[in-house]
Formats: sequence, structure tokens, C-alpha cells
Amino acid sequence: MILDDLDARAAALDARHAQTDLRDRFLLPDGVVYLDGNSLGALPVGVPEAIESVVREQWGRDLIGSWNTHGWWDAPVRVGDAIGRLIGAAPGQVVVGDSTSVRLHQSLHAAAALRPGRGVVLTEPGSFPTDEYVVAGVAAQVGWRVEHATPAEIPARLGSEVAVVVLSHVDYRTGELLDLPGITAAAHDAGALVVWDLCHSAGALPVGLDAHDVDLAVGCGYKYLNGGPGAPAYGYVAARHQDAFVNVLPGWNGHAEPFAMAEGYVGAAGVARARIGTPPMLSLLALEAALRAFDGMTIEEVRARSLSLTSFLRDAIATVVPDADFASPQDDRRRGSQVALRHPDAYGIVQALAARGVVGDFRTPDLVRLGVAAPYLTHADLVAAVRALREVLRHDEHLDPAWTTRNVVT
Ligand SMILES: Cc1ncc(COP(=O)(O)O)c(C=O)c1O
Ligand SMILES: Nc1c(O)cccc1C(=O)C[C@H](N)C(=O)O
Repeated sequence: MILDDLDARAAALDARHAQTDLRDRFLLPDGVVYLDGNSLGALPVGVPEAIESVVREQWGRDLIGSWNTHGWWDAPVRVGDAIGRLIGAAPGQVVVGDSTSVRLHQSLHAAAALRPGRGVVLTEPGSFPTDEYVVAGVAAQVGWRVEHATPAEIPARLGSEVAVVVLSHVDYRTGELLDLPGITAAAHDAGALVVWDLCHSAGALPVGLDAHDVDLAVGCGYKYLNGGPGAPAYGYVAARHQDAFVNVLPGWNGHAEPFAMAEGYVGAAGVARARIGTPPMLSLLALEAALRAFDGMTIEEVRARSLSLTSFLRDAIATVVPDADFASPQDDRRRGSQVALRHPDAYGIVQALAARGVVGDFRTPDLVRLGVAAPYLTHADLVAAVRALREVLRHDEHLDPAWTTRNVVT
């Protein structure tokens, strides 16, 4: 009965949001409800064809001339501009290539050079591990002290010693969405810079980098941007910082005159100076093709759909699991695009759900993480997921001893 009600509500909501249902722009296996687009986005329909053409016609037929004739050389900034549309960055401020970890190293070093004489990097506890490691690594290299504060404490912890505040816009575990405008403004009032990690927000919700005067930002291409496994990451350098942007990893692709093969390094004008070496062109062009899945849709529309889906999912879970312990904020303004649940048998739940075709993921120590990539999910999919969850719990499928051996990728 309860699930019949949910079916009816889902149908009504899917009808209301029909305009933003982009499911036919993605290739997903039948019978799977994919709730892991916050780790690896689904495959956009246009990507296999685009890659086939890049491989056969560009690489295979036109060979090295493709660097010019097919725009390979300019792709890092061109694809950066396409990402910029989704994260509120005007053209010429985003460059694509390398991993988020590399871009974060680069951004923090640039921040150190922009704020000489300040000795503290302020971040939060429990960030995604690579962010922790990079912050510690760069701090050791430039002589910063690492300080941790919760996002709520950050404004009070800012002082004349803080060079930069580094935070994830959306927490990878709980899905908590931070107050990017407020924290950025507070950092600036204290003379500090901000570096935002957008891995879990880009492509899912409006970021407004330019509108909120963000200094530097990084993010990956393979989650809500759907660029594919190992898709290149990106870095944002606000136009006002580009002239003084010091590239700690200078490589020939970021040189002002790369084909002059000059002896000394002179950085290119604009965001191109953040380029490093030759980018993984097939992955970069796959990402470019993937971004076309957003054509005709604004990020505000993606967000409206995502909020409807995540609040519906939360309600639906609460209906069938009345004692559900949600790690994700209930308040729409504070929730990214996922719903995470705490449960002592979280690992078993995730595995048992996957056996029923509902793919989410487990995050240590006790989280069932359900990512909601709005363009390719419907409210009806979420009822199917909740129905599976009810069955898993009802039949104790999550306690199956088969789930005691953990896989490498969970
Ligand atoms: C917040 C955050 N930062 C960074 C990364 C990844 O960094 P990289 O692209 O270097 O693997 C992830 C996910 O893997 C993440 O969730
Ligand atoms: N980048 C990943 C990978 O190469 C393998 C498995 C997972 C990932 C992820 O992106 C994890 C993701 N950042 C997370 O939020 O957990």
C-alpha cells in the first residue's frame, strides 16, 4: 500500500519534471537503477560515436595534423569553457587536464605565491583523502601550518595568518553542501584566498564561481560531468589572478610559445599558463562529447530536478525504513545531490542492493551512499530502489556472509 502511494507520487513528479528528463541521452543497462553517478557518471549516448570518430578519422586518418585541424591543441581551454558554463565561470578561466590531485597541488602552490608571508592553510577535518594528503604535502613544501576547523567555525578562525581556505563544496560522504558564497566572502574579508573542490557539485548544482568571487577551484570530470573513468580534471583560475598565477608544474604546454622550443619558461597568457604537459586527448575529447548531454539545460534546471529527486528519495526511504539514520541534510539548501544513510551493516546493504540491480556505494565506516545524477534518473527509479531496499532489509539479505569479503572498489 505504502509503495503504491509512492508509485503514484513518483508518477506525478515525473510528469511535472518531464521537460528535464534526459534519460535518452545516456546509455544505461536495462534493469539497473544507477545511484553511483557521484563516483562514476553514466555513459552519454554521444560519447562512443565521438570517440570512434576521434580514433578513426582524427588520429587514424588525419594523424598529427589533428592538433590543428581538429582543435586538439586548444581543447584544454575549449573544454574548460564548456565546464565553465556549468560552474558559473566566464570563458578563459578553466583549463582541463591531469587529475584533481594534481590540480589541487597546483592551485595551492599558486595560492601560496599569491599570499606570501601568511603561514596557515585552513581546511576541515574529514575531507576526501586526496585533499587531506595534498594539503599536508603542499604545506610541508611551502612551510604552512595546517589548521582544521568545521565549516561553521571557519569564519571565526580566519585571521591575518591564513593564506588560503580549502574546502569541498559538497561533502563526499554526507552530501552536505557548504555555504560557498559566505565562506568565500569571510575568507576575503580576512585577506585569505579560497580553493574549492567541486568534485561533488559541478554538473549537479549551480556553483557561481564568478558571481561569488572565488579565487581558485578544482574538480574531476568523471562524476556528474560524465566524462568517463579517469576523465581529466579541471582547474579554475579567476581572471584577476591569472597574471600572477605561478605554475608550480611548468611544462611546455603552458609555455607562451610552445613551438619556439625556447630555453627558459615563460608562461602563456591567461588560463593556458595553468596547462602542464600533453593531455590525454581521447579522454579529453570524450569529456567534451559527454558535456553535450547538458545541451539546452541550465544548471538551475538540473538542480531543481535533483532537489525533487533527493527529497523524494529521503521521504521514500523514511516511509519504508522509519528508523533510517540520514547522514545527509534534510534542508534543501544544505544538501548536494546524494542521500547517505548510516547503518552498521552499510556494506552488506550496498552489496545486497547491487545484487538486485540498485547500484549505490559504501563509504567507510557505515555509510550507504546513494548518488542522484538528476539528468538520467526518475522518481520512479527511486521507488524501485526503495522497494529493493525494503526487500533487502525484510529478508536480511544484507547479513549474507558473502558480503564479509570487501572488494577493492566499493
Ligand atoms: C572531493 C574529491 N576530491 C578529489 C577526488 C579525486 O581526485 P583525483 O581526480 O585526483 O582522483 C575525489 C574523488 O575521487 C573527490 O571526491
Ligand atoms: N575516482 C575513483 C576511482 O578511480 C575509483 C573508485 C572511486 C573513485 C571516486 O571517484 C570516489 C569518489 N571520489 C568518492 O566520492 O568516493
